[in-house]
Amino acid sequence: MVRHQPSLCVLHDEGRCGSCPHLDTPPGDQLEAKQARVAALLKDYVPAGAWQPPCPSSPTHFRNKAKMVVAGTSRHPTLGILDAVGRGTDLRSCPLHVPAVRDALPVLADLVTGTGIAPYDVPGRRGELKHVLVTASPDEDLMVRFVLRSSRHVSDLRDALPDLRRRLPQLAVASVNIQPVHQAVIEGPDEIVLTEEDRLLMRLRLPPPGATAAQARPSGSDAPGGQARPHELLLHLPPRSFFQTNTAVAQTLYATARDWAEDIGPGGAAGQPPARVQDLFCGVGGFALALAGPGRRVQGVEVSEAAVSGARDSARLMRLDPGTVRFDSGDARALDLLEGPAAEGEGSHLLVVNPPRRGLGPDLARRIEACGVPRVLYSSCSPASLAADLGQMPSLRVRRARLFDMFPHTDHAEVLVELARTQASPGSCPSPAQAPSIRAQAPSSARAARTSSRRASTRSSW
Ligand SMILES: C[S@@+](CC[C@H](N)C(=O)[O-])C[C@H]1O[C@@H](n2cnc3c(N)ncnc32)[C@H](O)[C@@H]1O
Repeated sequence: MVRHQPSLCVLHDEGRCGSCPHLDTPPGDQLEAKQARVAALLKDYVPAGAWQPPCPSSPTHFRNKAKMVVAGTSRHPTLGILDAVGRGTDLRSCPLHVPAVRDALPVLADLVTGTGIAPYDVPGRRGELKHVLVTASPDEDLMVRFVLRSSRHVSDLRDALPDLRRRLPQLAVASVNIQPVHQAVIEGPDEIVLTEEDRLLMRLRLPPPGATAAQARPSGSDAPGGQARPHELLLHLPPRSFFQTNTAVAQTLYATARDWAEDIGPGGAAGQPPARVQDLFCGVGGFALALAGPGRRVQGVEVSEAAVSGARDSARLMRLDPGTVRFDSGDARALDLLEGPAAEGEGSHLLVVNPPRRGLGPDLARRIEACGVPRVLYSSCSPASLAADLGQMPSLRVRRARLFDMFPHTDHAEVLVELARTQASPGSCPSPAQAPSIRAQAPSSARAARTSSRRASTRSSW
């Protein structure tokens, strides 16, 4: 193989880690190839002229999160991945982690040795410590989570906390997750927080409005348009909540969504801003909070109650009006999006969706097609799912699209598209008086039992 750049990772060179299949390709070539692949996959839905310049990532030190399998012995632990026969490969030197994560990993390996907690041996089904999960905020504060097979060693970790804090002064949140089951799922439902803080503050600095359109680099303090103050998003991240892994690219993603929502182009001209935003699969509220604005009604819907509670705290911290910004826990797939024509003077309605990898699925996509919403921002981490979903929404056409290189050195891509309705939807929508903005589905559905407890919190005439 012809190498185009100095080696970034010895584990890759030695074939011991296959996480970065394109590491040997120069970043610019990788991005060009990814853009071409994604454009080809979406060619039936995204006109060539709709693509905006892709948002690149730094090639190294961009991952804010390490999900390390703990293996080996407590005296000589490995933090990383397992090989084909279940032995640990240590990834402490992985060049993708942000410095705060990279620097914490050796300290956490020492803690394993100091406490003597036996790493879980997958082939032998013995031992206790399964994973160490580390997240770093942009301010370099840390959340560290230990995934244990049982609660047997919780007190040992609690006792080790003062020393850990001494060695990692940036430690904000430490917790234990109990995963008793022998399966590939990383975490279980029970979380025991060991620190007073139970959420990590992710302070995102978005480039000012209009700056994303011309931006060729992910956002940061060097964002163009220096006269405007960067727009800060204060996101509270509890354990067991999703967060985009590449903070710098996520900042540009949220800022681009904000600018497209406002219809801000490179010249800064504003079009019709939405009076109302609904963010489905909202997580801790990145899109919803980036799109909040004076007088605009914003609603986030998310299945994880922990994430919803983080989003609500964020809205408070950002001093957003609880009368106009709200977060509800519920199953977005089990909701009817029965949105009638905008009420007199209400202005337009914007739907934001950012589903997990499997996408919206035909059922939710068809309901979005039928509900009459005039504009949708769809952020997808799976262009193949996005293509399938777009096929179910023929009345909604792609106006703008952009690739965000959230996962460099891999084939994975984040894509944001703006969809605008080009014709009346085939289904008729009840008027707002007949239907709440998000209404529970008819109870005859098979999901009724599964979702009934969640409905109370999402049923709303708000
Ligand atoms: C790709 S993440 C996006 C999170 C958020 N938009 C962000 O930018 O961080 C998908 C989110 O969907 C949530 N989720 C998964 N299934 C869901 C469902 N059926 N209803 C509502 N939320 C769901 C997950 O918990 C996760 O937070």
